[in-house]
Order: sequence, then structure tokens, then C-alpha cells
Amino acid sequence: MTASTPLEPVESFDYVIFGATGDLTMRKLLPALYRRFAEGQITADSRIVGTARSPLDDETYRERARKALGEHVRADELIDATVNRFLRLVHYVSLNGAESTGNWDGLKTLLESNASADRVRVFYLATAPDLYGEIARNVSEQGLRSDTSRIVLEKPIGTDLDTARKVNENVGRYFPENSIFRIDHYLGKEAVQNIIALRFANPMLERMWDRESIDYVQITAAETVGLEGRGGYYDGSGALRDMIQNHLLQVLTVVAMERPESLDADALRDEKVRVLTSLKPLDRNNLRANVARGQYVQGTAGGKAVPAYREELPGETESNTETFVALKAEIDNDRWQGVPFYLRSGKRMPEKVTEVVVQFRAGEPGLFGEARPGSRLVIRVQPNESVTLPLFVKHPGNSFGLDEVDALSKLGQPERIRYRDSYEGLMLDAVKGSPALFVRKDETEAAWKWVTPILEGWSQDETGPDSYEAGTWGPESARELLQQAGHVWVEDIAA
Ligand SMILES: NC(=O)C1=CN([C@@H]2O[C@H](COP(=O)(O)OP(=O)(O)OC[C@H]3O[C@@H](n4cnc5c(N)ncnc54)[C@H](OP(=O)(O)O)[C@@H]3O)[C@@H](O)[C@H]2O)C=CC1
Ligand SMILES: O=C1O[C@H](COP(=O)(O)O)[C@@H](O)[C@H](O)[C@H]1O
Repeated sequence: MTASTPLEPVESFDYVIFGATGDLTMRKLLPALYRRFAEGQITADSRIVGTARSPLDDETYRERARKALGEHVRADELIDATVNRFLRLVHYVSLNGAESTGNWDGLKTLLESNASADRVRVFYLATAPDLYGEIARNVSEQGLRSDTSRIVLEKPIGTDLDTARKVNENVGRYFPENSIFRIDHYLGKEAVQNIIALRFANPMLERMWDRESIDYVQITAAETVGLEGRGGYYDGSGALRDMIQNHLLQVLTVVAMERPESLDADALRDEKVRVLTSLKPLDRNNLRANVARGQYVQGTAGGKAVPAYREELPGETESNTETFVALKAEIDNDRWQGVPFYLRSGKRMPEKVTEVVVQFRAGEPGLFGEARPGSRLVIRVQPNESVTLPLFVKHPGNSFGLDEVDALSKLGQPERIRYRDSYEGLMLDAVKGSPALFVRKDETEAAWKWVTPILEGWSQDETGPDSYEAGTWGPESARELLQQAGHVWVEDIAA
């Protein structure tokens, strides 16, 4: 299997991962670095230094890493000799990142050995976010931060506006904003980046991308999985914080932003912030009409009976955490006034699908009889990335009957081309110091500013989430949300 374009090697680097024994590192970060190493983008003298509190030596950590690659990299991408060469890059330092005592000297000695002073250092924080400030402080005060250092922050940045500001402030004391890379892996997805190309490289679409032509937009990120052992984290989070505040709002900004002056990081991010700050506020006064929340009960997933959310939680039965959210967002600007953006994400849905559906307005009655239904542009983010835009054409024969055909179908790549995992490109962008696909401080705070009143409204509403059966598209209230405006979710159109 080949990848889309050959990759240029990046300069040698040291990648220090805090939280190196955790799920994210094992499932996403190490596999991403391995794949880029296998493709020749990472030089053999680069180093990947895992740190966590667990007392492990290099060899034990490498064996864990080998096992993780075996589990999370596809068999046809795993080559023993390449894995062995990759593992030579991997080191481990046992360290409590939140404490100033401990083996910081060990980490420093390792980083300073056999490396020039200006070698790029990336500190990737894959721990709980309440440790970010302390880790940033220690990295800085222990003299590990250089002019060519960057710090990558995993989501979630806080749990509401106040805590997000604190995380940003605490990290910002030790790292300048241009070296802080807030990762949102949805921005690393090819099909999300492709929305920018689709909108601004096709004058026809660019001209039609507004309230004159577009009736409404749907952005769905549906998952079939439930808690997957992450109940401790998820129950304190819920779908709004876990998916909407970050991933879906990021997709929304890319769909809705004005044409940026260039593709430079700040030009793009300025436009994205403008979208976020133009979102009409949702709060307890208008929540019921604009937001539906749900929690799954027993049902079926992948042909198997699955338990209710509350039964999946360790020892907890009364949780009111939402595993599904659907909401209507409106953007208060000239381009989008009156156009609903329906956002929806949930666990235990019938299928794993992330999709943007742009519903164009219906036509007038005319030559072909009744008003023609509006076209629907469907941008499939995952799986099977594609873009489809059905058009009506004349049915072959003497009469003017119509057929619907996919005029623009499957921009997805030929079969043998591998769409790279979203973490791969982003992790290497951090090495290159390219922040365009990372979230700026004001973006993350603007997103929290919009989301926090929803959380506050819910906390004052004792009704809790509506139930939905696992394996369905969420509670009835999600359908009703669209029905008010005569709209329907895409699966109901197809049904
Ligand atoms: N897992 C996922 O799919 C995703 C996770 N995230 C976010 O990434 C972060 C990590 O998630 P995940 O890997 O699932 O979490 P885990 O609980 O699996 O891992 C946490 C890691 O942090 C380490 N750790 C905890 N305390 C300290 C400390 N004081 N100093 C140094 N290391 C410490 C732990 O190791 P030890 O106990 O040995 O110290 C462990 O390696 C979280 O913020 C999560 O929300 C974001 C997107 C997806
Ligand atoms: O950030 C997260 O994303 C995943 C979904 O990511 P995807 O790339 O598979 O769509 C989600 O399962 C997880 O709960 C959330 O923390």
C-alpha cells in the first residue's frame, strides 16, 4: 500500500511524550510515529522519549511499544526489521511531570547527549489536562525548553471557559503562544482539510456557499462504540465536551468561515475565530428548542446485545451524562443569517460515520414540473472519504424524464492509496513548527464561551438526558429539533 504523496524527511528531533504509558500514546501516538518512520520521514538519529511515573527501563518500555504497534498498526504495515529500527529511537524516563523533584536530570542528560543545542524538541502532553501547567513549568524551570521547543496539548483544554483559560494561562507563562500546539485530530483528517479546497478551489461552489443557496447544513460524528473502558474520563465529560466543543465546532468553522487571505496559520485561524464568535448564544432560555441530549439504554450494536451506558459505568448507576447531543447552531453574519447548522454526535449509533451534508435550496416549479428538490452535497469524512453531489440528468430516450446521478463522486483516492491517520501529519507538523492545523488560544476559548452556557443550562435542568436505544440514531427529541423547521436528518431522507 502506498501513501498519497512521498514525504520529505523532517530534520532530526527529540519527541518527549508525557503520559507515555497511557492509552492515547499506545493507540495513536506511537503508531503514528512508527508509520512516518517506516515512510522515511523520520531520521534514524531522532529520539522518542516516553515519560510517565511508572518505573520502567528502556527495554521494558520498548517491549510495551512493540506490543502496542502489533495491536494498532495494520499487519501489512508492520515489518519486523522496521519495527526494530524504530524501537532504537525509543527511550523511557520515569518521571512525575507535575513535581519538580524526580528524575529531571536524567531527562536533561538524555536530551543533551549527542544532540545540537538547536535540535527541535517537542513536548507532547498526553496526560490529564490539569497537569499541563505544572508540566510546562517544570520543563521550563528545569532548563529543557529551548528556542526550538514546542509544546503539544491534547484535548480537552479545560472543562469549561474558566478552566480552559487557566490551562492556557498556566502553559502560556512558560511557552509563547507560537510554540503552543493545541491538537484537534479532526483537523488532521484529510477530508476535513479537503473542505477548504472544495470551497475555495471551485468557483461554482464558492459562489453558492451562502444563505441564498444553502438551506441548512448537518455535521454528524456518529460512533458505534460505547465507553471502551474510558468511563472514568467520559462520565465527567459527556458528548458536548468530548466531541462538540472541539471536533464538531472545528469542522463547522471550516465549513462556514469566510475566504481567508491566505492559507497561512493565522489567516486561517482568524477566520475560524470569527465564525465561533458569531455563533448565536444558546443558554437556559432557549436550550429546549435548540439542543437535544440523550443517553443510551440497552440495545444492539454490531449485531450484539449491548448494555446501557449506566451499566457500563464502573459502580455508577445514576449518571446523567449525555452520550448524544444534537443541536442547532446559527451564525449571526451576512453569509449565514437564518441558515441552521445542525451538529450531532453520539456513542452507540447504528454506524461509525462522520459526514457533512450541505442541503441546497429547492428550485421553483418550471420546465420539469413541480419544484425540483435542492441538491445535497455530502462530504464523507470517514470511513471511505468521498464527496458526492447528485444531479438530475435527462433519462435516455425520447421524453424528458429525469435520472439522478452522482455528478461528482468519490473524490476519495484510488484504492491503493492510504489515507494517513490524522495524528501522523499533526505530530510531524509540530516538529516542523507549522501551526495551521492546530487550535489557537482564542479559538479554544471562543468555543468554550459558546459551549459553557449550555452546560450551565443543563446543570439547572433536572430532567436529564432523554433515553435512546443503543444502535439507534438518538432520542426522538433529536428528530423534533429539525422537524420544527421542516428539515430531516440525512438517514431519514435516505430511508
Ligand atoms: N485515549 C484517547 O483516545 C484520547 C485521549 N485524549 C486525552 O489525552 C490525555 C491522555 O489520555 P489517555 O492516554 O487516554 O489517558 P490514560 O489514563 O490512559 O494515561 C494517562 C498517562 O498519564 C501518565 N501520568 C499520569 N500522571 C502523571 C504525572 N503526574 N506525571 C507523568 N505522567 C503521568 C500515566 O502514566 P503513569 O500512571 O505511569 O504516570 C499515563 O501514561 C487525556 O487528557 C485525554 O483526555 C484525547 C483524545 C483521545
Ligand atoms: O476525541 C475523541 O475522538 C474519538 C473519535 O475520533 P474518530 O477520529 O474515531 O472519529 C472519540 O471516540 C473519543 O470519545 C473522543 O475523546
